[in-house]
Amino acid sequence: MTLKVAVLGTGKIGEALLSGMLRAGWAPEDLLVTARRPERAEELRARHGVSPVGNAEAAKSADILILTVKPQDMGALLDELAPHLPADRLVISGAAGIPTAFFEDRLAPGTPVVRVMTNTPALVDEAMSVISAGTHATEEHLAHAETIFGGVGKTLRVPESQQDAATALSGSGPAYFYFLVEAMTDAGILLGLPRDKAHELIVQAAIGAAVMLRDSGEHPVKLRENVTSPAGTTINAIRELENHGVRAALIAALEAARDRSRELAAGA
Ligand SMILES: NC(=O)C1=CN([C@@H]2O[C@H](COP(=O)(O)OP(=O)(O)OC[C@H]3O[C@@H](n4cnc5c(N)ncnc54)[C@H](OP(=O)(O)O)[C@@H]3O)[C@@H](O)[C@H]2O)C=CC1
Ligand SMILES: O=C(O)[C@@H]1CCC=N1
Repeated sequence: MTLKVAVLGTGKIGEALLSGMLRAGWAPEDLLVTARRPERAEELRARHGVSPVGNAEAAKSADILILTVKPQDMGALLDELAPHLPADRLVISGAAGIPTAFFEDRLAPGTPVVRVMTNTPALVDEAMSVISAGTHATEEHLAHAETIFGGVGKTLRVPESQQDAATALSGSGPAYFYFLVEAMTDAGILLGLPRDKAHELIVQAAIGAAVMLRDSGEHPVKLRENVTSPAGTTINAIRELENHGVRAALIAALEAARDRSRELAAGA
């Protein structure tokens, strides 16, 4: 029997996942979406050929519900769903910070909950999705989450205690790389390059470095040493990065993201 999957709160992440499921071969008639605004619901129908429904309808008809509203909106969504949701449905949360216990406390006793932290490269099937089981989630439930999120990239199981750290690394991770590209493109401007050329050079350097990190099997230190010639150009840049505390700044930045993920649980 084909499972029906509903994406509830289909914004940026929900739509990325939806489009990935369609690319992976899910039939539009097996996918339901919900949105808060009617114009958004119509946009999703027009773009993807899926059926927008209300949250209560999704709770009644879907076997798997993927909740992709903002953490701050999750409590209200669960209040809406709880009266309609049988305990045998799998609930997958895509929200930052919110623990599986938050869902278990608000849904029918025994409801299986899986927590997933994905990221926006789901749009190009290069997501990293980090998956943890709640109290009642079985191997079969985790496998369902892996099938869905595996369609848009890699998946990794972690204990739920590591989810806030994973959110800081891979959930938010793409933003750090975009920030670096933006800053290095500005450096290109300072060095006299036209912006479009500076952008192209840095983006290709990023892609080349990313593929080597993934495929060469070499440690990042070795890859960096291979670029860093004695008395050459690269070591001058590395000295400046160290002088400006970039390594410490990155450690502090990711720690702050981890802390914010913890706070989101308290604010939900
Ligand atoms: N953006 C990212 O890179 C990542 C985000 N996440 C997590 O994914 C979740 C979504 O983030 P993102 O996609 O960026 O946010 P968006 O705001 O783009 O998406 C959330 C959507 O939920 C809708 N919504 C809110 N309440 C309801 C409701 N009761 N019923 C139906 N729809 C509702 C919103 O409607 P409206 O348009 O009216 O506001 C919005 O379209 C968050 O929990 C975030 O922590 C996880 C990993 C990465
Ligand atoms: O910034 C955020 O809260 C979300 C979660 C991870 C990435 N974006």
